[in-house]
Amino acid sequence: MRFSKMCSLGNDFVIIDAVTQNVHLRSEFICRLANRHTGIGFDQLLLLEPPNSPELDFHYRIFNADGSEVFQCGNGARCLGRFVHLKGLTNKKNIQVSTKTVKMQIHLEEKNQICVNMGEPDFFPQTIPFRSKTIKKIYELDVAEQKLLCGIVSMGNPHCIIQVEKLDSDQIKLIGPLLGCHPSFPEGTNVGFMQIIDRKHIHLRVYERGAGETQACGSGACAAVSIGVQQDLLDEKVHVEQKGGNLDICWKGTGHCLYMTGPADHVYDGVIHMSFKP
Ligand SMILES: N[C@@H](CCC[C@H](N)C(=O)O)C(=O)O
Repeated sequence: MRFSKMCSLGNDFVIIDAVTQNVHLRSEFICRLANRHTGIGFDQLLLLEPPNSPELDFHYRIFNADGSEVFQCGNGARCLGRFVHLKGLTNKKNIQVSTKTVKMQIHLEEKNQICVNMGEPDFFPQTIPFRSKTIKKIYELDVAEQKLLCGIVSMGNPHCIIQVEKLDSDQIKLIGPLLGCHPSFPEGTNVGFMQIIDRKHIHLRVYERGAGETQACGSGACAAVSIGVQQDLLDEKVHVEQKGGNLDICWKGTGHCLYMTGPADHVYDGVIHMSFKP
């Protein structure tokens, strides 16, 4: 089975083409492949599939390093856009893709930049999913004997955003996993720690569901900016700095789609032998 290793701002992926290959992957197998010592190593595995409706070019499935299947991956969408071109699966510069929960338009720009229309952020508790009877801009959650103020949003996957004075590794290591499996989130959540530098510039670290802290998270950057705009802390165009590099996010507010722009890189191609038992 052929695969490509790709990365976007240090968030790394294995992409497998299930359009031209016959592929069946079990969750335990994905988890083993994700092992950085005895497998290939990646934060997410993306499975490219044929479109399930005529207006789309491709469908894709997303698996976290722990083998769990999820339904949004922003950095992955940009890598997917680069991948389908590299492999000659399309020559379109505007590519329409879907996951189980979202449709996205991927636009290949100049100089390795890729812009993705991520759709509109969704703050409704039921769609996130988040256990709350009312919709609020700020929720208070009890974690590690602290009351944390959080913004909560779905970008097709759940995100909980905490605004912090400074990014503190100890706090991220403690709060990330606890909030990630807080009982208010029946499907778990990604946890973003956002330091606002000014209205156009934030620093962000994300403790991802199913993968731990990553070098960068695309949907996390979109989520943080949408929460910042919703709370009138940020302007509509925001530069997001993460450990692995930078993204530009643009969201004009309710009724508008959110756009994410950044790079996507091909690292190498390989073959997984089906006898592989790590
Ligand atoms: N790194 C991704 C998000 C991947 C999925 C996430 N861990 C989840 O479980 O929802 C991105 O760039 O968006």
